[in-house]
Amino acid sequence: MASLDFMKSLQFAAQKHSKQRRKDPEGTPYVNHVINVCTNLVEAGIEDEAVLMAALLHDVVEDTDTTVGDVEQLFGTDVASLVHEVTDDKSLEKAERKRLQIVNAARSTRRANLIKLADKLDNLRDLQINTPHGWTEERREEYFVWAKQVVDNLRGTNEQLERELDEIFSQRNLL
Ligand SMILES: Nc1nc2c(ncn2[C@@H]2O[C@H](COP(=O)(O)OP(=O)(O)O)[C@@H](OP(=O)(O)OP(=O)(O)O)[C@H]2O)c(=O)[nH]1
Ligand SMILES: [Mn+2]
Repeated sequence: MASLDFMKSLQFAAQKHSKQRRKDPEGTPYVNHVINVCTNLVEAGIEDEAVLMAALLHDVVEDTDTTVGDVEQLFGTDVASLVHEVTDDKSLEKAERKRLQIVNAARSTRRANLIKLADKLDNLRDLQINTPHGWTEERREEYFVWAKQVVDNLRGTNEQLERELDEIFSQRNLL
């Protein structure tokens, strides 16, 4: 059964992302993405509740007014440090952020890496179907190539997630 802590993290993510939409043509509510990331982890057999809660909260610091301190107060240090690990520093240039994701993939904790794999899996599944609003075909192609570099540094984390990602990469002739 879902715990109250788990439901509170879903409720918090839904509130914080309530005015945000994905960049797909339908403008899917942003919260659908974080639910998909969490579902990817459950499907891969992950039962670690802090990891599942951090998956639901993985974009609240990066993309809303929430701080890591807020997450810590509400959900504790374990969840907050996982969210911190999967949060890009938005004060950096985009190219630097992209480079750091590749570098940091190799040195973050296994639990944070699970969330990173599940996040990439959802974004790539989406990119297989849609070109996000405002993206060129080239930018879409580049995302697959960059995501493969990130995922290559996350290998050995979870067989099922990596297998599903590899199916996508092989369809794109990147394997
Ligand atoms: N595929 C896809 N992505 C969308 C969509 N709407 C929003 N995004 C978000 O866009 C980000 C990927 O686009 P980028 O060009 O790398 O980043 P940007 O948003 O900062 O410009 C992802 O952020 P992220 O979750 O932080 O992931 P990542 O950048 O760490 O991979 C993804 O969640 C959509 O409809 N499809
Ligand atoms: Mn995400």
